[in-house]
Amino acid sequence: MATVLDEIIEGVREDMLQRMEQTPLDEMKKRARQQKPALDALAALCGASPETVEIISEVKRSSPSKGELADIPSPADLAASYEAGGAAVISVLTEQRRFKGSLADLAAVRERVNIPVLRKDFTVDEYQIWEARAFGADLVLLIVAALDDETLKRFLDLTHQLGMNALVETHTVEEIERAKAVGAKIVGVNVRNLKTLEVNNGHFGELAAHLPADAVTVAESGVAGAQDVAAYAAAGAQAVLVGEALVKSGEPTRSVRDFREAGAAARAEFLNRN
Ligand SMILES: O=C(O)c1ccccc1NCC(=O)[C@H](O)[C@H](O)COP(=O)(O)O
Repeated sequence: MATVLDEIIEGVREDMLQRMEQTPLDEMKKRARQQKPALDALAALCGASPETVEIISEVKRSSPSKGELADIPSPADLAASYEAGGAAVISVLTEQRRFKGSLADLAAVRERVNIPVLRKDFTVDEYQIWEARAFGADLVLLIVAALDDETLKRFLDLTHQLGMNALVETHTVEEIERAKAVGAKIVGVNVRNLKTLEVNNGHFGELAAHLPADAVTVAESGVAGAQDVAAYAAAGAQAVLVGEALVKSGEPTRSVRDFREAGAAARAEFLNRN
């Protein structure tokens, strides 16, 4: 039976084929090469000191699990308010059918902020990586569950060749091992199972010991408040990706600041213990 992830990917492929008709790969490559160099997302996520916990702050209008989340007339304004709160990276969902995102959102955010921007999408074709760069992304998402080993390695290499970084997303120990094998430098654990949509915040802590010591570790999803960021930091997360809680917060700048503070306090305790 097809999983939620399978269904999303089917739509992503259809939409991409339409865009490819309008802008063939060679033209997209040309546009990508005309962009300013990508910003260093790896450095941004490493933070100013080992004690910081960086917040990847997401522009997310809608989701398969929750439906409509927030009316976001200006993704650029929202991203600017995240940046003012100290966000390290802005994540922009560009998938249209389920998340109501777009490449126009990505370009608008890139124009406005001075920090790295993640194109958060379901990358299943090299074309999307060139496209991400052409629209100004500094970082792309590679979901291990959606890619075989050869493709994962090829996409990661292409991402690096284009001067970008990849957030390599895992959900199981086996996927973490696959991420390590291809040399991922930024490894996320999504506590949302993309096949069933079940969310279990404890999952990050269960998998943390398997994460590579030489990569930046990211806890993704499931944050409702600062206490969740603190719990991820206490389990070893160096960065936390937050969507829903930020788009629904009436005070996004303050929320990002609160999340960073809560994360830093817990990270200091984690570093003392380890
Ligand atoms: O958010 C969903 O319902 C979803 C469903 C299927 C595939 C991906 C999905 N979300 C993408 C993400 O990973 C999240 O947007 C991101 O980690 C932030 O999550 P949250 O803070 O829980 O909104």
